[in-house]
Amino acid sequence: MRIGLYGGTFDPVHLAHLVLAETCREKLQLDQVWFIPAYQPPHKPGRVILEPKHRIQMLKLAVVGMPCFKVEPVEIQRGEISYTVDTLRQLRQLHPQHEFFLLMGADSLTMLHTWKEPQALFELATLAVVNRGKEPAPAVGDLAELRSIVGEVALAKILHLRMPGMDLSATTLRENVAQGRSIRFLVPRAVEAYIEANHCYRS
Ligand SMILES: Nc1ncnc2c1ncn2[C@@H]1O[C@H](COP(=O)(O)OP(=O)(O)OP(=O)(O)O)[C@@H](O)[C@H]1O
Ligand SMILES: O=C(O)c1ccc[n+]([C@@H]2O[C@H](COP(=O)([O-])O)[C@@H](O)[C@H]2O)c1
Repeated sequence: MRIGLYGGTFDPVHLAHLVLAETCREKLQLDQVWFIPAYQPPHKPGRVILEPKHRIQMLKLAVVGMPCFKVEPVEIQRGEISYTVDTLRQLRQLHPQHEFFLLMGADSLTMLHTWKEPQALFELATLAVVNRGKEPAPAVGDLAELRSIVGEVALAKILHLRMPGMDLSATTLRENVAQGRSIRFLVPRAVEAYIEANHCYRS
């Protein structure tokens, strides 16, 4: 099967995450998209992150009715800093029959040179990058450091996809909840209800 691997903190999952996943599913003809919540995202040290059980539960609620969207808790189970290269190696070993696509927003691509073993990421999966907000694809200059590590040939293999630009981040959602503002229509209704019922993100 063709599988999209979509890692994130998902604190909480929001509609732009789902639109990104659906855009990739459709345009790359993926059989499944696996949402992989990070236990400890490498670039957010010291950030207070909601307990994994809540982030997983919200993801599960968000994908109800989409049988091709799954929640893959492999990074939560590892319980260490969630390096994507480790996850790709583990999933490739567990599922050698699948073809993997690593899905991410454009902001992640511009930071990829700072990730663990960027070169190996390109060997383990096909990268698919989607615009974040209305920004065009990252400019050539933005990827200079990545190019110097992985080379031009690897960069040329990146698939660039477009989704409707959504100016939405989990940070804004958490702030809205903390300040008593509405998040209606920014997350699935069931996720909003979960946040309310469990008093998540209250200041
Ligand atoms: N609005 C968006 N449009 C496109 N991609 C997005 C958007 N929000 C998040 N992503 C992508 O989803 C992935 C996971 O993002 P993450 O879970 O960190 O969400 P976030 O909204 O950026 O969170 P936070 O605000 O807490 O940093 C990243 O690859 C990121 O680029
Ligand atoms: O492997 C790395 O070095 C690495 C560095 C930064 C981020 N990531 C992954 O990228 C995904 C999105 O990260 P974030 O911080 O935007 O939620 C998430 O799955 C992280 O584990 C991975």
